[in-house]
Amino acid sequence: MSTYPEAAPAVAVVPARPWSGRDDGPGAEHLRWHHAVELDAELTEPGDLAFVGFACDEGVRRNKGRQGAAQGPAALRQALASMALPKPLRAFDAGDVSVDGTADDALETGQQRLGSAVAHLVDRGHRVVVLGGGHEVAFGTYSGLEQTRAVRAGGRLGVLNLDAHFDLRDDVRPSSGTPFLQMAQSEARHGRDLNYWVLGISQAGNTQALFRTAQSLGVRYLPDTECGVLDATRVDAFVDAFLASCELVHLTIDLDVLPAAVAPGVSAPAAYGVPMEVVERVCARVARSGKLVVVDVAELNPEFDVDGRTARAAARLVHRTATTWA
Ligand SMILES: N=CN[C@@H](CCC(=O)O)C(=O)O
Ligand SMILES: [Mn+2]
Ligand SMILES: [Mn+2]
Repeated sequence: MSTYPEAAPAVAVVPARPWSGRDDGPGAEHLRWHHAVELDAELTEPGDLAFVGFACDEGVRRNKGRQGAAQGPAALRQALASMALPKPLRAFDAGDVSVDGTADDALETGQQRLGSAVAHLVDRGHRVVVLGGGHEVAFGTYSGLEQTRAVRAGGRLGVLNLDAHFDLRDDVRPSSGTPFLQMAQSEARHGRDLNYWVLGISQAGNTQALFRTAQSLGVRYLPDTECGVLDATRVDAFVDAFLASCELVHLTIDLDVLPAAVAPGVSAPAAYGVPMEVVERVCARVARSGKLVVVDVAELNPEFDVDGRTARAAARLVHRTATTWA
């Protein structure tokens, strides 16, 4: 028997805990999310939603941001649990991939582990919702999508990022600032271009070097100044052009796309931001398209939240996407 204590694993899969929340009684008329979530996959079927969390701070730490996003999945579940459902649905909670950032390659291992979970859930027929974690979650999600039957069969993938930032940093180590460059590099290895669109780009939040990288990769984007409530026609046209460009959609929501008043609990709060009604409208339009395969929500940091505001905004976007998902 070893006399040494076992090293804590760098990446652990933490089983989901039962969801709980306000209960007004039995029946469809009183339904809330916590009634709809199962912890046993066998009680759910293809077509049902599936949640998987990515409890990870390491990407934000490497990107010199404010840490705390590892608590995001728990805060998002809690905010969603008591939201009322307009009609019955069922969801499976697969638990969290939890990353211990003190190990050297924990982030990379965690992204791979998340990818395996996403691929398994998508191939089982679930509509998958990934709860981040810093925006490095998006590369984990994408790594899973790459392995799915639909993508391997040649389905054209499109990535729509709702974000103030391009996250195309050319850093030595992967972080929350690099996921879309990593995707582009992965696509290039397969002889393909990444089909990457961003809505909500802040000029002040991205250097000219990042704009140049975006241009060289053919990234399509709408600046935050063109995503106001009076810009619905322009925003809809952008989203429709994106949807026409692909068959399978990875929607990724960085909560710092929202104004700081709505989403203070992120690493880099937005002074300007895209209004909640515009972001929600985009989520619903994408969800209705019939092309959405997976959505991830990134950067929720409960440590910097104000009265659960950011968690509620994130939950509302998940709620709207999930209840509109065709
Ligand atoms: N995921 C975050 N990405 C941003 C953060 C910017 C900031 O911290 O100000 C980025 O790297 O550009
Ligand atoms: Mn961002
Ligand atoms: Mn981001």
